Amino acid sequence: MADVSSKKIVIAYLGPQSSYTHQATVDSFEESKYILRDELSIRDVFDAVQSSTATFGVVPFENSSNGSVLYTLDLLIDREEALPEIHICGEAYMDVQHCLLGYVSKSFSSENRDLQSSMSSGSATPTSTKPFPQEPRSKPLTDLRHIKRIYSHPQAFGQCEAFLSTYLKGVERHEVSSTSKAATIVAEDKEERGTEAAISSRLAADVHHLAVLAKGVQDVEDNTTRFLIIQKGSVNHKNQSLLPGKFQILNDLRPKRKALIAFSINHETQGALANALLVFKKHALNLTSINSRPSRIRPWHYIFLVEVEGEKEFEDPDLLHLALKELDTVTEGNKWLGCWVDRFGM
Ligand SMILES: O=C(O)C(=O)Cc1ccccc1
Repeated sequence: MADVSSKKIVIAYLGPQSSYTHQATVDSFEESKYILRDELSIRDVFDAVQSSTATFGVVPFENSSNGSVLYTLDLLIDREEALPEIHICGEAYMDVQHCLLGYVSKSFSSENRDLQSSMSSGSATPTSTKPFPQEPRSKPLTDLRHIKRIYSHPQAFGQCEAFLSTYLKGVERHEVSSTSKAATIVAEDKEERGTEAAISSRLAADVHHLAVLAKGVQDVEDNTTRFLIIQKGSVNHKNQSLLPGKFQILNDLRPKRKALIAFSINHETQGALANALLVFKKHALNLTSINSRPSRIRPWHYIFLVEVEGEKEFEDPDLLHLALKELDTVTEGNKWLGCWVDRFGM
């Protein structure tokens, strides 16, 4: 449990307010006990934690239908060594139902509500690369022909492909730092008023006084995003006691733990990647995902990020230490990025 002094504890999150990350932060940290502070970018959240202007940070990490958030992976890898003390100390899952937000077309009246059916056949156009495109799950609630530009976070665009390619095919897309930033831009851009739209949350529609032009526009019904909580220093750091009880790894009775480790290998050594992965097997650390990012030192050379699950292995620092020592012998370099309580399904 966070104590009374935790009133001063600052949690930095990817904002502005009403982003999905904000909602995950509110679900994780009671607003009466913590100061929740919005940041403009994922980088700003990491910087705030590294510079100790915030004790914890919350960032999007992975989506069940669209995969990893590359910005977050790159910041965790920290090629420039500007964020050396950042460690993951928790995770939170959130169901994400996207909406298309904007303004109802002035020409859309009760007489022409049937327009929607003529706007589109309601099915995505087959192409040679995608002969059987996915059908959109929902229909627009209003005419969308006035929309000339759509704003959102790249992750959200990736999660709404079927709807966008069916009902807003060819409309200019602008990637911005978050879904709530997208809603802010649409709400503020008076010049373009009416012709811009954002993929954002239902909450953002209320906060920014925008109309919901379509609901549930993501490709799959079960669309979950995983967020990471980051701190400065590793798991034994005093900060742990400042986390809400459900994230405290040392107190939590649930057996399952997760960890993330980054490593690089010598690409010229045959079997180098397989040898690195074998270390996890040998130490009973179940590999659950592997991501790779370009090293940016040599083209076609990569840094790998593996996520592992375990139980008793995480309670015995000697066992972990042994595994990491062995990893040293088969990798060019590796970095322990933290371990945390598995909160899937909680
Ligand atoms: O938090 C947000 O609003 C973001 O823009 C990141 C994001 C994007 C899509 C799904 C979940 C989080």
